[in-house]
Amino acid sequence: ASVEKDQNTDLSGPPSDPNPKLPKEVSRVNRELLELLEDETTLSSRFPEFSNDFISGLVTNGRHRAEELFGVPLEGESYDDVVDGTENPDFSKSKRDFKEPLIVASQFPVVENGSAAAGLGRFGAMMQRVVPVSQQANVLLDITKGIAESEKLRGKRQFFAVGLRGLAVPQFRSLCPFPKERALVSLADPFNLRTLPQCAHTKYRSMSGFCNNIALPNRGKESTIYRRLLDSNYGDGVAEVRRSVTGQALPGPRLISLTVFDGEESPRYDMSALNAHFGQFVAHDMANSPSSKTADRQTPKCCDTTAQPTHPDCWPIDIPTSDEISAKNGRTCMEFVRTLPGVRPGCTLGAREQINQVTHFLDASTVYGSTDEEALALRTLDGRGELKTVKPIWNFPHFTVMTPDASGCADATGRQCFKGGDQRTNVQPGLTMMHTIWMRNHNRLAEILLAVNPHWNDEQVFQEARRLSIAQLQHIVYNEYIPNFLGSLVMDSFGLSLLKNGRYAGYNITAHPAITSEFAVAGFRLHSTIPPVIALRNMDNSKAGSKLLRNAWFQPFDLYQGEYFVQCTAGMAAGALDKMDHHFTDETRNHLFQTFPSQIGLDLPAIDIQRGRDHGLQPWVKYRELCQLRVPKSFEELKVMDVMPSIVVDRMASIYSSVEDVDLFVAGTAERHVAGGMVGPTFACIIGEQFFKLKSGDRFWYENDLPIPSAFTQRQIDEIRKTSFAQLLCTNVDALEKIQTRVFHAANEHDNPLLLCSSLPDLDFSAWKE
Ligand code: HEM
Ligand SMILES: [Ca+2]
Repeated sequence: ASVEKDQNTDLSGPPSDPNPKLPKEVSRVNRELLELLEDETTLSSRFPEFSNDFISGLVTNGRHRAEELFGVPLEGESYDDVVDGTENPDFSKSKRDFKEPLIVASQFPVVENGSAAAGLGRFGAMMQRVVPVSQQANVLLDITKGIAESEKLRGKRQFFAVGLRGLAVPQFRSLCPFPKERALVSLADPFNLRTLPQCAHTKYRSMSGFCNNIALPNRGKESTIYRRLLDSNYGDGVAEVRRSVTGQALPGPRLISLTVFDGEESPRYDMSALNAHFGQFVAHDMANSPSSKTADRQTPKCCDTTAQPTHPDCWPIDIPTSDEISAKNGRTCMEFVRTLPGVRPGCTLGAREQINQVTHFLDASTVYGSTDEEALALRTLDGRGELKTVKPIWNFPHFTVMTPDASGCADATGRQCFKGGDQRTNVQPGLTMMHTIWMRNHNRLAEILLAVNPHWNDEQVFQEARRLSIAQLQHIVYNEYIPNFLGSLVMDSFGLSLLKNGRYAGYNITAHPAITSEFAVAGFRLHSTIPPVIALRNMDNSKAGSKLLRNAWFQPFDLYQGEYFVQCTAGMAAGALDKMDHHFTDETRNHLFQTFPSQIGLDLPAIDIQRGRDHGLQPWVKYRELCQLRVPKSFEELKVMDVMPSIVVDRMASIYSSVEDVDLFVAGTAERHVAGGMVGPTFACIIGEQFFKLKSGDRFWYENDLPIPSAFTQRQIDEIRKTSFAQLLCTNVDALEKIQTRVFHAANEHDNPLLLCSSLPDLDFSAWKE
């Protein structure tokens, strides 16, 4: 398929708007500030129609349950205790034996080892540290449901769950892992030297993201909840699946995937496959939604209809009778488990929210992990400041791979999977390549920085190399990667373009850096762009083989061979990306995480749709409205608007009762692209908003101009600006001889020729001499 003419630039605002912001965002910020200042009210004063007895009954039940879960209330863990530069106490290691009675009491069936569903469970494996957070969340959800299900609320539940938000249950305050937000320093003058909290004096980010924001230190920390662009939409206003505007059930995700999406090929020969592999790596830096598990942290089996009771977070996906592929392979239901619920700051009541168990910031948490423990397990701690590696036998002295993961993932010859900073490191070899390259970049920088500063100790070398590598990652993402997807117009209108010189003065302590559910669960799931194969190339550009993804899930073992490593890098730079549209490769739509000898796997777009409902996303039209895009009233009008191919509209109309029901992921994926970009305007808006917050809300943003030690010197920033991904690949992939300058674009002789690696200059590290 040829590349379609890019059109449709009805994104709001002139490109040169000096202060680009979504209008609703402004009011949202104000509302958040108000919430900060507001005193806690009690349930009965906010909702006078409820009797005190009714409410105290619920609260007593909730407290009873909380006591069962948590034992005696926690002590000495008030907000003030945690702002002196240390991180939040680790609840999972506290003396109490946390148990979820409902889950512990029951024996649930679990998925078979080595099945596709087990692969998905592994992708969303649950860290021990989020267990107590989700238990607390479940108690609060029970109370919220109890109130919302009462007779008095019939008809206005949706409103109610929103109204409850911000209401704390005072009895639970001491249990809350994320206390109510109260600004610790003046928001108007945050960097006043007299009031700076201790953690603002450190030059380096914490591993968890804690205290990146010195006024509200839990913002962007791992294990906190996703932010929302719009309030949640659940069928019961609290946690159940969204319903059609007709009141009926929505069409099932697999039916939608089979009907609206198809398996036609649509490569983009002008863009490289590296966009997908690097993109996945970047996505995993910002989001990891843990899926719910059994008490012993196994993945529950949701398609077992004989099991009683079923796991409360089971949301299996229906297989329609029209599904020939599933029928042929004897599949009648697809496994799906909901994301673990999380708590709002202050553990207030309200509708279900979801946990992100990695740092929200773009901070290479994929390389270093999201807690001190994870980082320590990866470090050499031997004075070199490096990350652990293994050196397979190959004739290039610097050829290393990540340290093996002893968790049991290995091939028949005993070669093990790899241990990176993220639990998804081994999902597919292209991603494992990215992890390895960034691990090597850290070690290369550590070696150089130690040579420049021989007096540095292990901690200093490690932190300096980490800090510089993160800066390079940020630079590559904003300079080379997202502009391809958003186009220069959207880049500018969201204030995403980098400065050519000088420093960024836009740091905003009230900009909430957390990832939005809209971004993690729809807008940045660029799953339609995934090409079907991992292709290999030799240095003379001849093909060296390729592997379908269905044969490569969780099999990174080829990386132990040096030739594979360089061939795969060259292959990703030379191979085509897929177009973002309603065509999905069969590898993800029918064969996700398929294992031998099974002929079928999961359906990624179907899972994406179900995940959107799980997180309570609003339908697509609501985000069109938020983004000030034209909102269709009917499928007919949508067809006339011509913002997506009419065949997609026909297909949607054949299964959805109303255009107002269409899921964000479905229509967002199919929209025609913004000018100069590779995604439609709704996703561009969601992605643009997010990357703006990741920059303006990150105290450690590499271009920042702040009067604290975290800032780079001007000379260092100027050096970081010389980073390109081509150069980074050249310096970290032994035996890579040449590559195109703009690696995310296809090489061509006219304006993106293959260049010798030796012609790409490295940074001048003397700027780091102390
Ligand atoms: C071979 C390539 C890829 C595979 C196999 C893959 C697979 C998956 C799977 C299985 C999930 C979790 C689904 C769920 O349970 O909800 C997921 C989530 C996600 N993917 Fe991908 N993906 C790939 C590439 C990409 C790319 C190219 C991007 C974007 C540039 C991306 C962005 C995301 C995001 C943002 C999430 C959400 C993470 C979370 O909330 O935990 N993925 N992907
Ligand atoms: Ca991160």
